[in-house]
Order: sequence, then C-alpha cells, then structure tokens
Amino acid sequence: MVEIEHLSYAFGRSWALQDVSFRIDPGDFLFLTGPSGAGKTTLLRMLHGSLPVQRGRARVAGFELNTLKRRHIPKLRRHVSVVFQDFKVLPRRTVFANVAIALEVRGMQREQLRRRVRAVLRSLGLEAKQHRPCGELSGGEQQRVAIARAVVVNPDLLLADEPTGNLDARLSARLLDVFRRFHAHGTTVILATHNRQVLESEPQAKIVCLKEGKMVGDNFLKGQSEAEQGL
Ligand SMILES: Nc1ncnc2c1ncn2[C@@H]1O[C@H](COP(=O)(O)OP(=O)(O)OP(=O)(O)O)[C@@H](O)[C@H]1O
Repeated sequence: MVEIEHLSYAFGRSWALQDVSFRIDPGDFLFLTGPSGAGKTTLLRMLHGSLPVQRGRARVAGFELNTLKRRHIPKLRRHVSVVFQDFKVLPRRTVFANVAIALEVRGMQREQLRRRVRAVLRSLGLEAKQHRPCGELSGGEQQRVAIARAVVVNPDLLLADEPTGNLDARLSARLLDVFRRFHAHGTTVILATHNRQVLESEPQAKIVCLKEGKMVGDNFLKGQSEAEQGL
C-alpha cells in the first residue's frame, strides 16, 4: 500500500525528512511517532500528494508519486484520505454539507449520498449535530467532522495527523475505536501521534519513529520508555 525508499524533503535548506524508508501492506495499521518537528506532518503531506517528492521514491496506493502529474493528484486522493491537524472544516457549512462534499465531487447519486453521510455521522456520534454550522461546534466535534469527511469515501488508505490532539482521554479512546472499526473493514491506516496512550492502544500496529527528520526505529521501540525513544 505504501512503499517509500530513501525519502528526503527540505524546506529551503532545512531538511524536514532525511533518508526515510519503510513499507506497509494493505490492511496494516501504522503509527508514525516522534517528537514535535520530527517530520510526521511533512511525510503525511507527501503521501497525500500535497508536497512533491524531492529525493528518494514513494509509491502510494499503486501511484508512483515521483512521476505523478499534478493533474492526476485528485485520482490519488480518491484512494487516500487525510485528517489534518487543523481539521480544515468549512465553518459556515453544516456538518452534513461538510461531509457530503467529498461524495458530491465524485458525482454520487443524492439518495445514496444521504444514506452514506448519515451512517458515518451516526458512527461518529454526530447525527444530532448534522444541521449545525461547523463553526458552532467544539474543537473535538470539528475533529470528528474532519474524520467523517475523510472516511465517508471509503478510502484504501487513511492518514491522520494527531487526530486525538484536542480531545480528553475518553473522547480519544472513542475516536481510536472509530479508526479501529474502519481498519477492521479493510482500510489501511497511518496515524501520526506522540501520545503514548494512543500508541499503546493498538498492540498489533506497526510503529515508525522519526526524530529530526530521520527514522530512529520501528517496532522495536514498543518496549522502551519515552526517554529512551526521545519523545
Ligand atoms: N511550511 C514549512 N516551511 C518551512 N519549514 C517547515 C514547514 N513545515 C514544516 N517545516 C519544518 O519541518 C520540520 C518538520 O516539521 P513537521 O511539521 O513535519 O513535524 P511534526 O513531526 O509533524 O511536528 P508536530 O508533532 O509538532 O506536528 C520542522 O523543523 C518544521 O519547522
């Protein structure tokens, strides 16, 4: 599903990612972890086609990112959804409209669209808020709208950047359940987090740890303390 080899990315002269290589198979659940500034967001943005490959090679959901033309990026995004740290919901549009957009642009028939959106809103506990403008929701609720919008298209690969960042422990656990449910239905998940509780919540998950843009380890880190991992 994702194969990256010697991937590096620089903002100007400063390397945000350096020589990162790993692969995950369809159906895997991967945590991307590491301290603030480690390069997690940069890597997710590359996998979603919002930053170009500068060095190395990346293959995502069957797309060779090195040679992918800009005009073909929407095709990649039919298979790869992302939940950004800052949600990017449309504040004046309703919850329903924010989630429906992703299906409207795919030309889905109205009744099928309505059923699909309602089912996803229900699974995220947002059904009662579907007619409210997103700008009137709490941060945690907006986060769930962003997740609903990402999963409503049934992506092959779901990328999430610190999705539990704004939530208390109870809501984080509920949200992780949502990711687990989609994963159980076959979606491959990459979730960036530096929250240790989140990392421990999914014992079967693979882990890639970044620090200052470099890969400092993978699954073997599971048994180590946060200090040992540099978190
Ligand atoms: N648009 C940008 N312009 C310049 N430098 C950037 C930009 N975005 C990120 N960087 C730099 O790239 C490095 C990696 O940042 P990135 O956001 O990928 O880290 P992160 O692991 O996601 O951090 P956090 O956990 O705080 O979100 C940092 O040094 C950051 O300052």
